[in-house]
Amino acid sequence: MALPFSGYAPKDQSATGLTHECGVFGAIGSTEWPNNNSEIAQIICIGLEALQHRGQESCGVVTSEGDNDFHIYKGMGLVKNVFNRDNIQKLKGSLGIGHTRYATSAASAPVNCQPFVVHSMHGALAMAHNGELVNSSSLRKMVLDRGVGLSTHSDSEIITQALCLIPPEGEVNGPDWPARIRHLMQLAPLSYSLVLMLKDRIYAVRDPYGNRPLCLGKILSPDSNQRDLQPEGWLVSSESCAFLTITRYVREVLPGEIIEMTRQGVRTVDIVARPADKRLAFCIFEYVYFARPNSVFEGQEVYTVRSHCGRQLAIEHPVEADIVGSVPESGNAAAFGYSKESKIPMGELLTKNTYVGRTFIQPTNRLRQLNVALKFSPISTNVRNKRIILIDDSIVRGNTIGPIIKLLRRTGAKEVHIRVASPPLKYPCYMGINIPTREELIANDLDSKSLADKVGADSLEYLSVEGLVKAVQRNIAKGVDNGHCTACLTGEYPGGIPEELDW
Ligand SMILES: O=P(O)(O)OC[C@H]1O[C@H](OP(=O)(O)OP(=O)(O)O)[C@H](O)[C@@H]1O
Ligand SMILES: NC(=O)CC[C@H](N)C(=O)O
Ligand code: SF4
Ligand SMILES: [Mg+2]
Repeated sequence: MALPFSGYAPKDQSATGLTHECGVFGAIGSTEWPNNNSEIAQIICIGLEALQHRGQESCGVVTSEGDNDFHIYKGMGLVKNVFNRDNIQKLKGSLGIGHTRYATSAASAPVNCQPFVVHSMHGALAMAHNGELVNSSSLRKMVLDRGVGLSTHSDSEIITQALCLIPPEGEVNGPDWPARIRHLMQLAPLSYSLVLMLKDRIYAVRDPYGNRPLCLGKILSPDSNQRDLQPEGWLVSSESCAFLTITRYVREVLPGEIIEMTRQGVRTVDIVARPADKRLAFCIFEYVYFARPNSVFEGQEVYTVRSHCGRQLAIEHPVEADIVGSVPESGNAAAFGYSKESKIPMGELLTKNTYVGRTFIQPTNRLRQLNVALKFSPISTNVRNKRIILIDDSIVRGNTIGPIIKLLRRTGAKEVHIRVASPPLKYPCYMGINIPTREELIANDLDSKSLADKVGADSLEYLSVEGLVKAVQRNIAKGVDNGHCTACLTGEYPGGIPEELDW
């Protein structure tokens, strides 16, 4: 099966984990208009920093003062490196949108930085996208067939161009943006969470499968403690962790929902249905690994779900030991749950050096180990002479766990039992996550027993798919429609088998 637009960058053999998706953020003020200061841009930059874990390759902000002369600033790198007082001050306006990117389609290069801005016959349009279009090749062809030129290989640019198309039912009194968005949603089933900005409004859109997250927030007056006061503005964000102090979580954008945000407030314009035979497919890996632990999806905090995964893991795979610990950071909550359920005390086994990011050293085995040793240091008080249960949220290529076990053994661990708070990853994702090829996924090569032998663990066990789904669904209110994508674990793709979807 050919992957669209893959292979731009050489494979990073020293990589660990799943590479993240993107973060989108939008803000609109409801007080003074036009507002020619840069407070909205500052709120967006703070929001993007809180979403930085979702993408670190590039970022950008586009603002509007209520007209079609958008202010745009984008660049490669982290939010704190791209934005400074000078360039933020130029981003004046009463509304704006922002993006932080991890590339899935098209290279990680300045030309593909988002938000994308196009000038349609009805004014400027800015767009930021989290996700990946499963049928981007046929959509690209459709757009090109209409005589439109594209300037990048990005699937997100196709979205902006498709929005410039007049919908099939035509337009009578100027542009009908909701109809254009509906048309796009019919053309592109998944996956996307979008923020679109016109001169005086923002649209927040989530695909009908609800594959990628998106939620609404509001801006409160900093001087007021009264929560029911009229908000000073509205926000939209990939995750609720981006709402801080003067901003507050309101609710999730529903699967298929189109929300219009104006100076007057927010309203649902439409909810586009998915095909009757298809289930909701919110990405289960948001719970396992991607999202910040304090984010809220489907009415539950991610931390709680992760700790239930740990509890379930203890039920499915108990083992006698002296101490339970985690591979920081995203294994922490599951270790807490495992410890609670097993009644084996929890302790810090490894401390993580926060300043070590991705390293670009040669990926030989020796250097990979050095890399892990630089990232994690064992705490010998908790490790020496102990029978250890070490919890990680996921094993992807298997680059992390082996060198960590060696470190623990060298520090005097008596036994090391690995427990993984998600099932074996076996299939690629085509919905906005860069999962390595099947060959690179260690679970396709080795079962848990062989992997334990290879990495030098006394035992190694994964959470079952049923156990993960149970942990995710246990606190979702009864009667609330929900459904989760588990395609990378089961090979069951929410929109159908890949070939049907033009993959
Ligand atoms: O099997 P591998 O390919 O080595 O990848 C698995 C590891 O990668 C991720 O951690 P990462 O260090 O990326 O981030 P974290 O700090 O959020 O846990 C994940 O939590 C695992 O620990
Ligand atoms: N990770 C993402 O959500 C990426 C969005 C889009 N597909 C891009 O590559 O820019
Ligand atoms: S395939 Fe896996 S990573 Fe991709 S959307 Fe589905 S659950 Fe998420
Ligand atoms: Mg980790």
